[in-house]
Amino acid sequence: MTLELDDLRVRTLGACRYDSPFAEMLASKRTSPHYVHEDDRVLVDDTVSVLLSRGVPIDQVPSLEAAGPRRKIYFDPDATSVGIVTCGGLCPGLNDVIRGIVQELTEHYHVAHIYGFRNGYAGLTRQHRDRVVELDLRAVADINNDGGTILGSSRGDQDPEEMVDTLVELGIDVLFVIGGDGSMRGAMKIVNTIDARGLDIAVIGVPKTIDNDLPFTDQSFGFQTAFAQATSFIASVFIESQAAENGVGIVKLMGRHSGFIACYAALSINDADFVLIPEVPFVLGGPSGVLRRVEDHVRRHGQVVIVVAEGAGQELLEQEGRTTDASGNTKLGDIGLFLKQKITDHLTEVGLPPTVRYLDPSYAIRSVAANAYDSVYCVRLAHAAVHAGMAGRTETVVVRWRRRFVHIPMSLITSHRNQVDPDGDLWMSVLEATGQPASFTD
Ligand SMILES: Nc1ncnc2c1ncn2[C@@H]1O[C@H](COP(=O)(O)OP(=O)(O)O)[C@@H](O)[C@H]1O
Ligand SMILES: O=P(O)(O)OC[C@H]1O[C@](O)(COP(=O)(O)O)[C@@H](O)[C@@H]1O
Ligand SMILES: [Mg+2]
Repeated sequence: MTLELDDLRVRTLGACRYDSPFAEMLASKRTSPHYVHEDDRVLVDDTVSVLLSRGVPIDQVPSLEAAGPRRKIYFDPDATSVGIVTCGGLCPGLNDVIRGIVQELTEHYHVAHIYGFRNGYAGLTRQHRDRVVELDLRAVADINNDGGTILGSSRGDQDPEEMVDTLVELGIDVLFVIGGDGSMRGAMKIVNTIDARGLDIAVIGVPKTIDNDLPFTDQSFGFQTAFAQATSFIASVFIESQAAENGVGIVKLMGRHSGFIACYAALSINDADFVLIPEVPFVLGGPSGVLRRVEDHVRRHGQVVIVVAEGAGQELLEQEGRTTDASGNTKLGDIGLFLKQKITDHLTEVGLPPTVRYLDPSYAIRSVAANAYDSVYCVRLAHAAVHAGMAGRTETVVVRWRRRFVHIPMSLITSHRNQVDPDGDLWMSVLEATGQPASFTD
């Protein structure tokens, strides 16, 4: 991707005039291997070859603004009101992010009001304005022990004019949007409306997706929890497949366009013989197709386990009548059930009538509470988001990139999708662990 330094600069509402509650603590800090000073920048690239290919001096290579507290801030905390909304599909850690934002704003910045909008962007519409809840320390005390989001979520388009009317009515200065690519597209429309009206409202995004398909972020929060949940389903079908004659275990995992959950879950338990993901097309028939490979495996080992991402092999399914959800996301065909049928038919035909165990854990992997690792990640993202908002950054998303917390312009997070690279290290590890061929072609 062609990236200029200017594409990576985030917007600021104006000069920071107020003292930050962190000013004293920051006074003694210097850039170190473990701390990036607020004036320093984090490199986008981390290989010599890519850096050299940029062909520009070191101070002009693509770099990102470091996240974290500033010595001076834009908003006067005493007079600042804040809104929080969670949108799109659930993801472990949503409550941790809400809690972290509320705690940081309350305990350190002492802002005037924190409002929570109910059920995603719908909660910002005129119709649902009365559902707004005020959030304080007590309201978020132990919400991190639960999955989901205390604010609720939703899909579906809302009118940005109406949503900005709500922000104005409540006197919101900073809106935190915790959501995925769709939410960030919605947030940019809110920003455009704010700009068109000449308002002084910051919009900060915290990227959310269990699919791990958002770019410029090492790994999205909740992803680790989600794939760890998925492993127990793979273990179940493995045990079932071992106990049956011609046992076939199939687990379908979420991953609309990216097979990260399938890859990580399969790698972590190492019981899968085949991993099928959207990024690596496959054919069913022919000597090198999936059916023949599965048959060979069953002949040799008496059983087989297949992990398939929901977005895999969509080109094999009937495309007609494809519909979209309320947010405009394409509804996928069921590759899991399709494979189950095709494998059953094929093995029966070749004289290996199978016992098939098919699991689609679906919501069971994303509705759980975050594990300890993700909780830490969430609270640190929440802190970074609060610092960015109070410093007047807007149209900005906080991410962790190459282990550093940084700011990126919102448009970049929707610029493309993070996908498993069929030529990359991760897919190589999957091929090594499963022993499956690099491709299933005719
Ligand atoms: N292009 C868009 N413009 C404005 N709002 C959008 C857009 N795409 C999605 N949204 C809104 O953002 C919210 C979340 O989007 P969705 O795609 O469901 O989840 P996610 O944010 O997890 O990708 C929904 O209310 C949806 O209508
Ligand atoms: O049934 P729902 O709620 O629409 O969600 C299904 C989709 O949500 C996801 O978990 C993530 O999607 P989002 O990141 O867009 O919320 C996908 O893997 C899955 O296809
Ligand atoms: Mg999405």
